[in-house]
Amino acid sequence: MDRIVIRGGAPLNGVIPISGAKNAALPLMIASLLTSETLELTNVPRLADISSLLRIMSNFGVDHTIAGKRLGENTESGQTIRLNAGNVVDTFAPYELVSTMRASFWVIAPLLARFGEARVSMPGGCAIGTRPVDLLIMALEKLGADVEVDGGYVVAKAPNGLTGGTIHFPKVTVGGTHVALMAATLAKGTTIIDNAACEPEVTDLADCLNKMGARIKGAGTPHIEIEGVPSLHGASHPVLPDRIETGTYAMAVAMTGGDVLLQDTRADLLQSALDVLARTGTEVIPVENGIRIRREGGQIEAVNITTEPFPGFPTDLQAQFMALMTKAKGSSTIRETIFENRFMHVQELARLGAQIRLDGDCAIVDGAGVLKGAPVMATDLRASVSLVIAGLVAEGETTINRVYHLDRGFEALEAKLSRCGANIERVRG
Ligand SMILES: CC(=O)N[C@H]1[C@@H](OP(=O)(O)OP(=O)(O)OC[C@H]2O[C@@H](n3ccc(=O)[nH]c3=O)[C@H](O)[C@@H]2O)O[C@H](CO)[C@@H](O)[C@@H]1O
Ligand SMILES: C=C(OP(=O)(O)O)C(=O)O
Repeated sequence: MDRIVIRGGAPLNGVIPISGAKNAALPLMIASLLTSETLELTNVPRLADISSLLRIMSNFGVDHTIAGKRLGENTESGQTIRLNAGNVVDTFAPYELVSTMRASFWVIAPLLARFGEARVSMPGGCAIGTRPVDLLIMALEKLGADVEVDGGYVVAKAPNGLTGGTIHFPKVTVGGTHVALMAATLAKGTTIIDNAACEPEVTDLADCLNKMGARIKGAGTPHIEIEGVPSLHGASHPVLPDRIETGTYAMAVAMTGGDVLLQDTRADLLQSALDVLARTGTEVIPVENGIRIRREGGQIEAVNITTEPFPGFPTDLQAQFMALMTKAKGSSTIRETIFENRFMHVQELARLGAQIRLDGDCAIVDGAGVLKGAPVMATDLRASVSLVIAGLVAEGETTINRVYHLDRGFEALEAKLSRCGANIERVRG
């Protein structure tokens, strides 16, 4: 199995192009199931999760073409994927295909809305908590679906089509909001989603659905209204920049010191995380078409954070921020409120010498310690990249095993970092 080897100590200087967002591209690709016409998506990142979803879509009979150059061949990094669900032959999504990631479960919504039935395995994804799908099922039931869970599969039926209704989410759920949006676009009448997720990826999905002929108002706020339409048509849509990849490289630069332009991204997608970064003593300078991150000398200041739904500090940047805090002056408290088991990186950071204590939903990080390279391995995507950030400053060699997690969510990670001066390589095997 491949591994990433890092020799720590080099500052980062240069330009890092930010890819399209994995967590936007996945629901957008799934939305292609809502129409028999072609949906063209540009700026799609090259990631294992994208390939896994394409396999699931092909299994339904969705045709696709991929075009675009690889990072390094020219300045364009994104690929263009055209999906056509004009000849869907199956509405069954098997365990082997769905269990590798969370988002694949969301196919249940467009399949049900357009074909009146779907049988989809319970999802997989990062091992960061129990991650039930009860609220997604509730949303479909509110739109008139008959849903049963049988042998690890969710079987949903609406032979006469879905009907608009009011969906109140008792807690904010990104996946639940994606599912409710997609299902409601083809439901008869009006649907209200209350306490909807406000994440930029939800807004991106709603924007694309509106281009396809949907009638959605209020996306990006907790109150969304959808007027159902009988059918949707083809469209072309660019995937928004990856705010988690942006924040990850921003934290890497804060950690190593240096001066890096994060290109093709937007500060408003992660303002709360950038505000926190500024409080650590890192310069955050929004520029045209990107964000410049600079820290030349000086201490990293300790800052306390709490993860929250958007626009709060994202849970998907919690592990990376913890890595940064292992080198801060003083102690910082990191509270995780979204997932009950998202501290799996703590014991691996400890192998590198980090001093972190767990207390319920808080991790207390004592900074300013010396990190020393070691073999490490993580069980989820963002935890894996937190080990990369720590490895960039650890003395000696850090080897990160199980890199398939990184390949799920970070396009050309080694290329992007090594071009800015990091001593990082992938060892195949
Ligand atoms: C592919 C993708 O976009 N994944 C993101 C998505 O995951 P995902 O959509 O799975 O996360 P949710 O927002 O749904 O989960 C938020 C919380 O709600 C709970 N919950 C959710 C659904 C449900 O039916 N019942 C329930 O109790 C979850 O266990 C969790 O505690 O949003 C998360 C929160 O920003 C991110 O960390 C993930 O990277
Ligand atoms: C948790 C993540 O992904 P998934 O929801 O697919 O597990 C993530 O992108 O950080």
